[in-house]
Amino acid sequence: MATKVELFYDVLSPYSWFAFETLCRYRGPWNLDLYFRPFFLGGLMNLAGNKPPMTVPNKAQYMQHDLQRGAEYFKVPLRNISDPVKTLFEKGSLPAMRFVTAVAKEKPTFVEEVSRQFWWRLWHHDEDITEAESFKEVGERAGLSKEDIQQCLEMLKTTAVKEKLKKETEYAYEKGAFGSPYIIAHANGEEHCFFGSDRFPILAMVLKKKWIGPDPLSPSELDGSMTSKL
Ligand SMILES: N[C@@H](CCC(=O)N[C@@H](CS)C(=O)NCC(=O)O)C(=O)O
Repeated sequence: MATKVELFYDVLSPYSWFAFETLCRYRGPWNLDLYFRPFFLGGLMNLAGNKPPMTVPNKAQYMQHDLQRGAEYFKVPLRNISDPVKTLFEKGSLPAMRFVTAVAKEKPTFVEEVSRQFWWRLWHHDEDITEAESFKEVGERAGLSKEDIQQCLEMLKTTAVKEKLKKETEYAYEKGAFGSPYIIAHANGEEHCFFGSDRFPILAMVLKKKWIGPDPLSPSELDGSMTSKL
């Protein structure tokens, strides 16, 4: 039987990109029933009384290096952005996450690729993710039709979409989330919650699966599990 795993994420979060791609790669090998649950990290931070790591100078400096190491390790094409203050704090991700939420309502099979394209746009190309034109490009790259993109653009201003994103964020908070990514794995009749992209060996232990590094189809000798079966 497939294992239900829920991934709560915001595309503003670079660590969430690592977790997202890793879970997508393990979907087959671990027989995961993977649920994408887009939420709004800014709202979650407020609910949880947390603050973004980038606001702590030493953490911000650490992250600059850690994200580059993470990109190499996870084989995710993430690059540091040129103006983090403007991009992460002034512009933020609310409209983008509303767009993802609209896609989740209207064209749920496209949520995965739309989310990925937002990460590519922000965390590889260092491009805007707040304007309607940006959403159009993301939608096109993800394979949505022009009509669907237009519908999602109209929907992102509706109360239904705003409320849905708010509810998802509140739900994540109620489940103990305080940052992104947040993973809930359903196994042995329990919910197992994880924060971060660095918990996969422990998730594997809980699921009684084999962790062979971030890319199970092409494991590295350095992951130490070359001879093991999944
Ligand atoms: N150690 C985690 C860090 C993840 C992380 O820092 N996520 C940020 C968003 S990019 C966050 O929500 N942080 C909240 C916190 O650190 O309390 C990992 O490697 O994935």
